[in-house]
Amino acid sequence: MIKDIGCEWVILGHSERRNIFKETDELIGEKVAHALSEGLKVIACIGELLSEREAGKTTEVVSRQIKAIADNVSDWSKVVIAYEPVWAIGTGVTATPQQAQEVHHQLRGWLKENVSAAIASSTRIIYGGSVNAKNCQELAKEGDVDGFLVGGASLKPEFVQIVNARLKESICPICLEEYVEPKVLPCLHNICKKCLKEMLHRHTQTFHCPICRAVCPIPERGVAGFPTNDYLARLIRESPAKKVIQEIKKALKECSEKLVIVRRIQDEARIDLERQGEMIKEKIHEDFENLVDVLRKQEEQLCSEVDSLVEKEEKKHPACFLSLQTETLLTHIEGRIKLRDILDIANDKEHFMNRIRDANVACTKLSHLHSAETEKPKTLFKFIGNKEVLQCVSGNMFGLVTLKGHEPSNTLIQSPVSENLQSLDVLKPGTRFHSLDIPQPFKKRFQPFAVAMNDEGSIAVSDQGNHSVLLYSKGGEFLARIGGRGSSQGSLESPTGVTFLSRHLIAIADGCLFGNPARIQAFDSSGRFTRCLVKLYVNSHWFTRVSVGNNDQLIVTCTPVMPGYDACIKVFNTSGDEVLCFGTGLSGKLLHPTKAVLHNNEYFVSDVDKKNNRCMVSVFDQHGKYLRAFGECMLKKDPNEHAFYPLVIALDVADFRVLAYSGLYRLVRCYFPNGALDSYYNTLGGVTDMAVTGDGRVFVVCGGAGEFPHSVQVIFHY
Ligand SMILES: O=C(CO)COP(=O)(O)O
Repeated sequence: MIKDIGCEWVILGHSERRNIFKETDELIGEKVAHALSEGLKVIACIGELLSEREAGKTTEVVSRQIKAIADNVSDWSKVVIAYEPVWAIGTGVTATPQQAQEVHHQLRGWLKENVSAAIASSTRIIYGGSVNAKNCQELAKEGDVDGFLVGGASLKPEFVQIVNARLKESICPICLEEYVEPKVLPCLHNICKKCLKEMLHRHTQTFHCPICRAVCPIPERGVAGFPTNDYLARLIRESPAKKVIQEIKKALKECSEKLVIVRRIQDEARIDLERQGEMIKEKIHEDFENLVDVLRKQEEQLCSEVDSLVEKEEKKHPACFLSLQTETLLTHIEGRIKLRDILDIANDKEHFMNRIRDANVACTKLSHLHSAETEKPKTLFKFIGNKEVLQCVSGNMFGLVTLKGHEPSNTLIQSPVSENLQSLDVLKPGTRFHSLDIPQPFKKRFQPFAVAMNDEGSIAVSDQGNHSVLLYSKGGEFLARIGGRGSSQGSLESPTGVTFLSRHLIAIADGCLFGNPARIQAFDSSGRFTRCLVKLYVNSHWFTRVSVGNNDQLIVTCTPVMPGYDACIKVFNTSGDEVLCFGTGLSGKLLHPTKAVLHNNEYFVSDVDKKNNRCMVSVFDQHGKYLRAFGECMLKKDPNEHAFYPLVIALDVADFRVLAYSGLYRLVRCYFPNGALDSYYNTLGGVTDMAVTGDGRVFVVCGGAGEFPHSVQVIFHY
């Protein structure tokens, strides 16, 4: 195997083999014989341990070792002896030149005595053991040190100096380069011809030897008059070290040439990689630009379709806004345009365009559905008794009401007035309804979903169209807009539920549009973001309405958005931990819960059973155990009727009543907590949330459909 890979020399008897692998003198002798018989040349190592040196046994040990080798050698031209004192190998400790010389001398003596004088003088005895650039010169000067076996230093650049150790005599003391035609001075020092010529240039008769300062006369023929040291010149020419150096230089040159090639290839590969990276980035950029264009165009188209739809229906039914179920419309459109699909979209614009077309078809279907649905409402206001109407606010119908048979004054509501309206004696022609003013920039897109009021009467309305919550004072004065579109902290993507916490904090639930998990954020009364209260880490549910429980706990209605999850009510503490989740058990399983409120440690949940066309209020205890249901009513009269009006509830804390709104009958029923009906009031259609002030005087209705779509109605003194 050694020969197969082109090796000519083997090192045998190295201290590690002797002392770690416990190879005996005999085994080493056998190995020497075998290597030589196979035509390999042998560097045979010998050397004593530190303990042996200290015990004065060096000569005895190395003599025994060399004998075991010599017994197996017939051709000494193929053997080199290496003296390697074990204590000096790889330790940094070197034998002094004298110590090395002493043992080398003894070994040469042993060979002379036991083999022959000729073999003793021709066999190279080399030294190994921490040879380096610093000690090589001195060691090389010793007469019996014929060379070195170098370990660690052979891996360093100083190796060249070790190789050159014997070459010192071949260096000109003036230019410090190898002699070129060395000239001998009368004092017997050598100087190369070139240097001598330069020196003589400055002198005429004599000059001083630059090494010993001896006065040297200048021959008549000048430099040519000094004899050339032919012996030294030949020594340099034929020096084996010089050959080694030349080989090393050649190998170094080849290496550096190869290195240049490798570097060039690496550079090219890097440039190519960077270029490819740039190209990919450009492509991504281009694709996204295109995609944004496509999305922009589709956004414009969808918006203008929605605008014209609204305008068309508005013309058809001037007073009674189109019952455009924006929530359903949004769900349809968003169901088709999911942001998480954006990469698919980028890859497959065709597919994306089809999805957009689907969304358009859905829009058209919805428009048909809504036009079929907008039959004239029979009742506008049908309040009983002496309940006082406080306010009525609508996007384009602020302020005034006109009654049948009376001429409008100022800007009037043109509505299909109920025959029963006269019974409401506070309503006079031209009665001004103080309104919650929807500020102009938000009017067009205003799309309320939920409403909340605090003890002081401040009103907060979640507005999905403007991605915000609008905040009003008790007197209806606009205070602040909270949020603004986005999924970063303090922004709102699709604000759904809203509720007031203690210390003037407002908690706003954000749905899970575009694949962002639902969250609830807190804002202060000036609309500044305070902190994130609740965050789902899995996009499992959409948070809809929220209310506040004991100790500022949040009661959140959760609609599943992922298969495998059920509708439920979750309760979170102020640290955002889920402390309760209920409504998923067999008994009292919630199907489409709309809102939950806590009263006297009981959770009241308005729920919709679409399959059986009914809605009801389900009651659970504080641990989420189902207790009872009440207030059951139909969802729609006719199963063919498309629209359904889910139930929503509110809590009148002052009077301990649960107020439940039924859209089908446009009724607000007031229940005792045990489920017994207290009283009821006719009101508007299309209510999606309501709230009662702390003092029980007013409740606010937030409509997305019905007689006054996209409006906030403060209806009556309760
Ligand atoms: O064992 C040696 C060479 O075989 C000597 O190694 P060092 O030169 O590293 O001491």
